[in-house]
Amino acid sequence: YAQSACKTPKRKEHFKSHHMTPLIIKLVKLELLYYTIDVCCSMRGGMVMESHYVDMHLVQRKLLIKSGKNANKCLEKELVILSDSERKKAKLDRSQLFHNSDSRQSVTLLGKAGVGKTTFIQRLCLDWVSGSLPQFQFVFLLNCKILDLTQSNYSLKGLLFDLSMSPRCKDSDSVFKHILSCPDEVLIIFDSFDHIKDFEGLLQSPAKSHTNTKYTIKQLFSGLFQKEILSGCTLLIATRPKDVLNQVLRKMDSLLELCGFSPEDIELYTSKYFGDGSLQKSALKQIKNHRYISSLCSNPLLCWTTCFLLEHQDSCNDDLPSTLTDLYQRVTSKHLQLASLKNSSLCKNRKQLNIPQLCKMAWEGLENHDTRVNPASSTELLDCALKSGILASYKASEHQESHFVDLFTQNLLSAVHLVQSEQVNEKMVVANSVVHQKKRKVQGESQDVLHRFVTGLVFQKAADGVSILDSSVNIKAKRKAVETHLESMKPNDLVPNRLLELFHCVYETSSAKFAKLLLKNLPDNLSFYGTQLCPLDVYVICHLLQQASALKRTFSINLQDTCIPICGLKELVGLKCIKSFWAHTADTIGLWEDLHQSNDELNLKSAIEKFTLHPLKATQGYHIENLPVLVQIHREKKLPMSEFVSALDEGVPALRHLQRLEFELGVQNGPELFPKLIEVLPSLQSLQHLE
Ligand SMILES: Nc1ncnc2c1ncn2[C@@H]1O[C@H](COP(=O)(O)OP(=O)(O)OP(=O)(O)O)[C@@H](O)[C@H]1O
Repeated sequence: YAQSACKTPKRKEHFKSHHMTPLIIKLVKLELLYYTIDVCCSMRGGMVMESHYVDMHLVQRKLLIKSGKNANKCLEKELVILSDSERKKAKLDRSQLFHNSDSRQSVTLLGKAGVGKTTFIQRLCLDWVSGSLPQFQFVFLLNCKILDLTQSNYSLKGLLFDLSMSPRCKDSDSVFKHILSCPDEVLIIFDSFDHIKDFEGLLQSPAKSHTNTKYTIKQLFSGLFQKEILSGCTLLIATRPKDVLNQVLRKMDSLLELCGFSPEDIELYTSKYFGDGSLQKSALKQIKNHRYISSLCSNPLLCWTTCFLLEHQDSCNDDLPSTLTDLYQRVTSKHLQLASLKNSSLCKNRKQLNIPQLCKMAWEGLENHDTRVNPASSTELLDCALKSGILASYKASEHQESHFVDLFTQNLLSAVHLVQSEQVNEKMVVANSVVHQKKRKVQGESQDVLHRFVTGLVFQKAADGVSILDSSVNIKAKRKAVETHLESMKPNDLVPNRLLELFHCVYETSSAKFAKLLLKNLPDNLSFYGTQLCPLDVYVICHLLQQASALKRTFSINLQDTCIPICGLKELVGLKCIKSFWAHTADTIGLWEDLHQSNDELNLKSAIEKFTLHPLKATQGYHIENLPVLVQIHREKKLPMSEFVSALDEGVPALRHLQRLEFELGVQNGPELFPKLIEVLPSLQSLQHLE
C-alpha cells in the first residue's frame, strides 16, 4: 500500500512525513495536550476552569459594507449594531464557533476588556483536549501581549514552537514537517490582538516562505492570514473592538462577539465563587440590591472584582462602591493589604512598597499601549506587586515577564500617577480627564477608562472611604483645572459615543453640582445613535437623567442602533423627563409586550405614546421591514401575541403622526423593500412628504 501510494517523489515525501513518524507525532500531541491542560485550567485568584467557568454566549456580528476612500477606519463604526431581538436570534454557543463546514476559516472574537476573551480561549483549548474539536490535530496559542513585535528574526516554525504556549519540542523538525503536510488540521489562536498597536501596513509584505527565512511577527501573521504560508489552517483572533483598525478584521470570515454575563450568569458565578451557602446568599443579595453593582457585574472581570471585595469586606454592612473609581481603589488597596499580611519580609506595610513608582510604571506602559513593567525595576517592588495580584507573570520565549494584571488596575494606577505626581502638570491631567471636544481620533477603551478614573480621583472627597491617593499631596490646582474644563464642555457638540463618555465622567465625580451642570447643558434631542450600550451605560444614563425632572427639563432620546436591552429600554422610557423616544421597532414592540404581560397598563400607555418615528429616514432594511407589523398593531389595536389592548385604543400615535419619510436604502436593498413601503402607505394618514 505504501509503495502504491507513493508514486511521485512529492507524495513519497508526504507519505513519509505523514505515516513513518506517527509515534513521534502522537507523543508530541500528547505532550501538547498535557501542557494545554496545565496552561489553560487555572483562572485568576486561584480558581479553576472546571468548577468556576460560566458558559457564555456568542453573537454573530456583521459589517456594514462601505466603499470608497471615506470608509471609516474604525472597526466599531463599521459593525452593524444589532437590536436586542436580532442579538437573541444571532446567539451561538461555543460548540458552534467553527460551525462553517469549511474548517479553513478565520474567526474574530470581539469583546471589551474583561468580558472574558482569554478565558473563553482557555476553555476552547480544554474542549480540544477533551476531543470536542476533532478537526484540529494541533492548536497553537499565541499571546500578542508578550510577543516582541519589533524583532524581525522569526520563522514560522519559531512562531509555532518557541513563541506559542506549547511545550518545547525535542523533534520539532519532524513535527513541523508533519504540520506542513496537513495545515487544515491546525488551529492558530492570536489572543490580545489589539496589542499589535500599529495596524497600518499589516497586510503588506506577508511572509511567503515556510523555511527558516526571518520575518517579523506581523509579517508571519500577514502570511498566515493571506494564505501565503500554512494555507488551509484556521485562524482565531481575540481582540477588543474599539482598539483595532478594520483593515484586517473586515476580511475575516466570521466576526463573533462575546456577550457578558446575564443576570442568571451572575447568580451562577456567585454560587461558583462562594460555594452554596449563606455567604453566597448574602453576596448575591447585596449585588441584586445594588443596581449600579449589578449592572457592573455583566462584565465578568468586574463581577470577579466585586466578589473579591465582598469576600474580603470587614463587615457585611459595609456599603458597596458606587463608582468604578471607588471599586478599583478598594480592591487594589485590599490586594496590597493582603499581600503585606501574607508576606511580612517583603512588603511589611504599604510604605515599603513604592506605590508612586508602581503608578509611574503603569502610566509609562499605558502611554505605549503596553501592559508590561520595566524588568529593570526593583525586584522587591515587582515581587510584592506580583504577590499582591497587581501584576501577573507570563512566560515569554526565554524568560518570565511581569504585566499589569488587567486594564482597570493599570489605568487606576496610571490615574493615581497623573493626579498626584508633581512631575505631571494641570494641562496633562486635563488632557487625560473628561472627553475632549476636538479630538477626532478614535479613542480606545483604555483611554475611556483612564478618563473616568482621573475624573473620579480628582473630585474624590476625603471622607469618601478608602483612598489610594497620598493624603499629603495637594491636588487642588489639578482639581480646579479639571473643573474649569468640565464647565466649558458643550454636550451639544459631542458625537454620541463621546456624549456617553461625558455621562460616565460626570457620574464618577459623584457630584450633584456637575450632574446639574450636565443636565442644564444637554440638548433637547439626545442621541446615542450607533453607540453600543451595555447595562452599565444604561444605568449611568438613567441615573443622571432621573434628576432632570427637578430641573424641569425634558428630552427626546434616540436609541436606535444601540442594542439596548429591553429591560434598559423600559427603564429609560419610563423616566419622566423622556417625552419621546426612538428605538428599534422590533425592540419597542418587545417592550410593549413585556409591559402588557406584566399588566403594567399605565407604563404601556406611556411607552406607546412616547414612541416616535418622526422624521423617518429609512437608511437600513429594518426601518422598513418592521413597518407592516407596526401598521397591523395600529389597525387591530392589539399586540401580535395578545387580544385587544386598551392602551392601543387610538392605535399607534407614531404612525398617525408620521409626516415625513425618506426612503434612502440605495440600490442594494431599496428595490426589495419598496413593495413593503407601498403596502403600508395607506395607513400613514399624516404623511405629507415622501422622498
Ligand atoms: N466565562 C467566565 N466564567 C467565569 N469567569 C470568567 C469568565 N470569563 C471571564 N471571567 C473572569 O473575568 C476575568 C477577566 O477575563 P479575561 O481576562 O478572559 O478577559 P479579556 O476579555 O481577555 O480581557 P482583556 O481584553 O483585558 O484581555 C477572568 O480572570 C475571570 O476571573
